[in-house]
Amino acid sequence: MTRDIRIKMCGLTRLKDVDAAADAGAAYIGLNFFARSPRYLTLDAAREIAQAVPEGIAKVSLTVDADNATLDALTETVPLDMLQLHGSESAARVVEIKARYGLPVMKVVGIAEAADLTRLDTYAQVADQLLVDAKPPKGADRPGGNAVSFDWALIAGRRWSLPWMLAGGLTPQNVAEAVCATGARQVDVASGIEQAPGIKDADLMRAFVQAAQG
Ligand SMILES: O=C(O)c1ccccc1N[C@@H]1O[C@H](COP(=O)(O)O)[C@@H](O)[C@H]1O
Repeated sequence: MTRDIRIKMCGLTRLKDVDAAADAGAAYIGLNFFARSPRYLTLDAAREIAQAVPEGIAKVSLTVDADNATLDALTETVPLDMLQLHGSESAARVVEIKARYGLPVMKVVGIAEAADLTRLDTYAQVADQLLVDAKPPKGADRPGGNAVSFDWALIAGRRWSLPWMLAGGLTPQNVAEAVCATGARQVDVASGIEQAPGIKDADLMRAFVQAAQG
């Protein structure tokens, strides 16, 4: 029996990645606007990729503590279905962004230890989805996309009143175990489906979906 797991493939940088993600069965694709990422896209490149995404696959922007001017330009240029906030945006900022852009917001919380879990409850009050990711390692120059996992036992059996995704170091090799350990119904992956930073691999994308869905 297969598992009904929805998959977000994050950090697509080429038009052919869209076809590969759609063929593999992605439910969401992520467009990365964090300048220090190897997956960073200019607005024009992001618009071209977003316009190629088939109906039914949600297009998600990834930003880190973006100001209104940045988000204004982004939402005016790129057709989007959801905003992923991957920085230290406050709960009040989440509320403000939801109201200003009228798009669902997915707030990311980085987890390294049990004490980090309380932030999930805070954001569950205001966000439309939660993304439970690993905290970046010390010295990392980006807050995500570091191919690092956290201890999945920390959230085993935890449920929130809104949809949530598991992220952080997921690969075709470990995603089935991650899903079983956490009960996640949605997962997000960037590095684990790449042949090089920022370069997705169609075979890995297919293998990831097959492993996640069982
Ligand atoms: O992918 C990036 O480069 C990135 C940069 C800044 C913030 C977040 C980023 N990616 C997100 O991080 C998670 C985990 O990535 P990985 O699978 O461990 O590589 C991923 O869900 C992206 O949404």
